[in-house]
Amino acid sequence: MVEKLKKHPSLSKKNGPVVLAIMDGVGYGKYEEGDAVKASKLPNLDSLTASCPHVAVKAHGTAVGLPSDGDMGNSEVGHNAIGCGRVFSQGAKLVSNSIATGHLYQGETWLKLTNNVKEKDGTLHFIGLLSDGNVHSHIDHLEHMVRTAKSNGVKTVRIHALLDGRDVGATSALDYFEPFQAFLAELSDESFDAKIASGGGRMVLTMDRYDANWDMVRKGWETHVLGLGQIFPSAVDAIKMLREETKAIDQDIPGFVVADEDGQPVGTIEDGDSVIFFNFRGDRSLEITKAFEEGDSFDKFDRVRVPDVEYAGMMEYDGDLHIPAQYLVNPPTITRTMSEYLAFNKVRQYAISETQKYGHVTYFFNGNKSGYFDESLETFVEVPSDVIPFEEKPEMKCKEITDKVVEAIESGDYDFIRLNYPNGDMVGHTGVFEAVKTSMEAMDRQIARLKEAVEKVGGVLILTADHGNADDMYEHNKKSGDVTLEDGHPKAKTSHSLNPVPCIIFDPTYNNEYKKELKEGLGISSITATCMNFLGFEAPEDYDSSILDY
Ligand SMILES: O=C(O)[C@@H](CO)OP(=O)(O)O
Ligand SMILES: [Mn+2]
Ligand SMILES: [Mn+2]
Repeated sequence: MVEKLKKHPSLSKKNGPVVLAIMDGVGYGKYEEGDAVKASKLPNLDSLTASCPHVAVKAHGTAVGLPSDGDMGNSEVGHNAIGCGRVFSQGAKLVSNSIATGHLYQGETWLKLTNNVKEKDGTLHFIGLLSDGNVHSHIDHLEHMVRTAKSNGVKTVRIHALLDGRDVGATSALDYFEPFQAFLAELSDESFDAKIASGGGRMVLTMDRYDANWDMVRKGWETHVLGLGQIFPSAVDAIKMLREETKAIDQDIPGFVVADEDGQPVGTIEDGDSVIFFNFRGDRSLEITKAFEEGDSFDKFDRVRVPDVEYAGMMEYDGDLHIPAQYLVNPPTITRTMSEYLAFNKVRQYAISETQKYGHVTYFFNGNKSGYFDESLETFVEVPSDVIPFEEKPEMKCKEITDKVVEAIESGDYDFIRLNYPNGDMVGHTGVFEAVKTSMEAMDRQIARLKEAVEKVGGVLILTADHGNADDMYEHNKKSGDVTLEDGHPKAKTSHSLNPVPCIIFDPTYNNEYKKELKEGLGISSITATCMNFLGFEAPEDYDSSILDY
């Protein structure tokens, strides 16, 4: 339960709204080479930085609830932290703990799913992202579950493995698939049979999010469940041949089905089977989960047949809608978020992004809950994203988002406006350096419009990010710091970075209410208290310190 917020002793609410702009994937680079933020012409961001209080804030590792400081940040943990003002142990850590303590295997869901296949002589399927990226999943979790399934008496296991290349090296799939395939072969014997049955790139099938492109989920269903698609003798063969054929990087490798000598798929999903979707992060798990769980009302694509299976997710993916019905590990209990406090205190809120990041400023921001706290006070706006490779239109929808934000600022209807610019991140993930520059420059032009609108009404603009990405576009040797070369060119890096991110405060009616020097050494969870202060409130006592020194 939330309570009434105390009035701030020295800051009072301004005439205009507090506008929080999250520049997704825009950090302060560590290396000059490959820093597409630095390489871009960003006159507006530069002039704000030169004239306004600003500080670097941490956005990775333990500062956002990840297991170690070697873990890069991501949108889920970043928006959770900014939305709730505190740091919780996140999915990656909770699943590892649950496996280490054995809780996962003692829970009702694991027992039900494994007993189901034992009783019905069915197959236990695992679907998910095969890497150690630790953003959506971790290969160690899968390996441990497969081993345990064997020791629990499960006879047949099939893996439907998606190639990552977005949270790990862009073309690193075989580093995971080869040893994993060997591990399954070694574990298999007269009483146990485990194989990879299907797969494909994570941006091609199964892992769509926010209803952006259900066709990806249809492809996933056809590949994993129905066993339809191009067939190969093994997943490793499929990856090698499809790479040759398409020249695609891992995340874009087409779907494939593994078949036996007779051309029969080795692992379609049938009545009496059990299915575990082993990703712990929810955004890209919700759609495929709905395809498995929903009855006849499902209308996103023709499933052809819906096997009667026991289905479970690694975690509960949506805490409002309670999806999935069965899951293996309890999610972090993120309560008393800023939105809940603000709604309770009658603060009018507006949240906007384009489809690809829409759930980031609503669902992730509100602790993985998709609903409103008080619909009469909250407005959520989604600008439809294009369904094309983002390097083809790197400006994405930053202009359209800004059009709406400017309208919202000028309307006087909102006290707190939050938005996400996807550019640095979505284009950053493509690895195309020049496109990232175009993308950053397009976003910079919109920042000028935000600034102007905020100035006109006497509001405050806080510019920050959830984690880095565009600031680190080349692979570097971890020890020497040298750029990694491939065919004589820098090897593109497609994943997030470990870098800190900016927090810039544009406060055109500043009147010495706080020191111009912002507090150093804090993380993005401190943005929350900062926003509350600008709204005239003291943050709740257990929220992380504000960046303002007053
Ligand atoms: O695209 C995604 O799913 C992740 C990377 O795995 O990026 P972000 O956390 O920025 O959403
Ligand atoms: Mn992000
Ligand atoms: Mn990203």
